[in-house]
Amino acid sequence: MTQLFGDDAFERVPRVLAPGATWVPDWLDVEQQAWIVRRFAEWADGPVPIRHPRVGAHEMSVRNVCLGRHWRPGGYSRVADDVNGRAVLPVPDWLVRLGRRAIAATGDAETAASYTPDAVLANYYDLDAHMGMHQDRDEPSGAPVVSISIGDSCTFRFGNTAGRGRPYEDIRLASGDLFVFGGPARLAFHGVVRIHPGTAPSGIGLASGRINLTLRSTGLAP
Ligand SMILES: O=C(O)CCC(=O)C(=O)O
Ligand SMILES: [Fe+2]
Repeated sequence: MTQLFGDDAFERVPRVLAPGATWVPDWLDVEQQAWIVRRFAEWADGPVPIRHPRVGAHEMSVRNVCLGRHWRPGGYSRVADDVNGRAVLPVPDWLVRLGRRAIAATGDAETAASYTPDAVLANYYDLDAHMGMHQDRDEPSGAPVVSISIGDSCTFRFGNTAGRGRPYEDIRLASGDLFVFGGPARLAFHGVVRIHPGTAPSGIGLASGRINLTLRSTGLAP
């Protein structure tokens, strides 16, 4: 519930949480969010359908579908040999442009100009899903990761580069928010603690749950 003088009114302004880690609330408008919801539904259909990635015998609670390169915990592959052996859809030009605009929004015009994500991980969290503290370290390049949130808000935990524990900060990532981790924050541990039901804005076409896109410029050979 939004209150006139609630904490949200003061917290939802662009902020650098740590050098290299920038949060830009309300970066995308409702129309742009609705566009992403519709595209996500297409991606989820395949050629490599959305699935719960597995870590050994453990199935992650989040559902994931990829663009550009297929990802599974531990690395990328050209084809989804853990699903159906097919290649994923390419990264569309509009997402490359969005990635550049995202980096530019953090004030780094030089990195923005050449930023070319070659992998996008598109995640769907139902109300019970979460993601444990981890580093995004399957990409040899040091290029920033661009994260876009759509739908129900979540408690996002942003930690440090040394380990899963404290110090960390919990922030509320809401629909349309941008988060970028690059530079000294590129290997910071982070995770999604919980999803907050019923918090998505109306008009985006997502009744329940949360979509998160992470754009990555992997530095892997084409
Ligand atoms: O859902 C999020 O906000 C973070 C997702 C994430 O950390 C990942 O896909 O590696
Ligand atoms: Fe991550």
